[in-house]
Amino acid sequence: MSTDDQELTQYFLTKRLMNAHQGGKWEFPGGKVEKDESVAQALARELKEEVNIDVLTCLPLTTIKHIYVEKNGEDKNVCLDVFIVDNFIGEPSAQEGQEEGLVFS
Ligand SMILES: Nc1nc2c([nH]c(=O)n2[C@H]2C[C@H](O)[C@@H](COP(=O)(O)OP(=O)(O)OP(=O)(O)O)O2)c(=O)[nH]1
Repeated sequence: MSTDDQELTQYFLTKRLMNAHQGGKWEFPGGKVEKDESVAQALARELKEEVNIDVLTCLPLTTIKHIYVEKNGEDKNVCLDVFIVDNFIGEPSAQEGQEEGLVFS
């Protein structure tokens, strides 16, 4: 999620909870697409749940496929659909006890 502030763009990140997959790492807020849900619906639902904003518009940025090798030796395949949320209602704030931070570029 990003907001343009004069010349700077701010990116809102949260730290994954320690008990989650890849716990303790910084992430862009989001989560898994549920059954019978589009990617855009999942994005809006997760951003409401995790950082309490209402998505108005978003733009697809890229798709990343990655394989994590787990401690038990198994592979975990993830496919990340990355969106820029350029228009939203509310002030993002972490709702699930995650640490939060802004990155400027
Ligand atoms: N949200 C998010 N997930 C990421 C990023 N990078 C990355 O590798 N992932 C991985 C970690 C997880 O394996 C997966 C997202 O799943 P999640 O555990 O957040 O999904 P969820 O909130 O729906 O969780 P649950 O239903 O399993 O509790 O994508 C990122 O920047 N943001």
